[in-house]
Amino acid sequence: MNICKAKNYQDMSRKAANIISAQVIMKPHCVLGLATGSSPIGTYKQLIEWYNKGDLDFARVMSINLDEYKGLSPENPQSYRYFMNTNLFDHINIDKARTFVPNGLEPDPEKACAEYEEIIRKSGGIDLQLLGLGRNGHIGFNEPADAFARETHCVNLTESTIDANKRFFESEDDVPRQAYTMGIGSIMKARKILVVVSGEDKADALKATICGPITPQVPASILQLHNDVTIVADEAALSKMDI
Ligand SMILES: O=P(O)(O)OC[C@H]1O[C@](O)(CO)[C@@H](O)[C@@H]1O
Repeated sequence: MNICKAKNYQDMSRKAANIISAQVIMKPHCVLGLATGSSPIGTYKQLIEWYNKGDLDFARVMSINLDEYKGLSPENPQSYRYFMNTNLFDHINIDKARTFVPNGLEPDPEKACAEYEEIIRKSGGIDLQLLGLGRNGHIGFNEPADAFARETHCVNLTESTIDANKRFFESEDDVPRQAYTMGIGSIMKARKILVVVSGEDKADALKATICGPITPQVPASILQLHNDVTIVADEAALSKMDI
């Protein structure tokens, strides 16, 4: 694992955006695996800034997002499709028809997940997967569990994740209890993985991810087995480690 120490959230975001830019410049028709949550917002802002300066062209890029709340429509401001449109896609020249997020409105989990795996398979594989890290070590919505889930599946969100994400909803009761997420197997197939981590509340999860045993109780710990992972973390997130 390549650990890159950033001073703060802004520095982390710029470093991560540099890595994504390099990917897009080197392979203009690349497949980007994208993430939601507060961790990547600064990275997306930076990419938009460089796009506006004429440094980046997303016309041939395809994107595949990690996850979506089950039951939320693309127009729902809390949906991850809405998040991606407003935080990135609406501001760059990506072809929206080539941006994919699991279909939160598909009530049949088997159908929703099989369709999404087919999209990943047909894409030819994700070149660079961007990830945030949950406070409990989750990646995508792969929550701590007894076994690693391989493919896209439907999950019941844990109390910790519902608590962490309630800030985006009017009340905790409005947070959906289920989501569709790419599995650990789908994530691990990406050619390169980039993880952005900021803040002291992630320090324990980050330490367990990097130094702990590989266990489905800390889903991100599986990344130790991937051969091309870069973690860009700020000083606060690295505060429990000697790095
Ligand atoms: O970046 P945040 O908001 O701390 O969330 C961490 C992770 O949890 C999620 O919100 C759930 O998948 C991801 O989107 C994110 O990468």
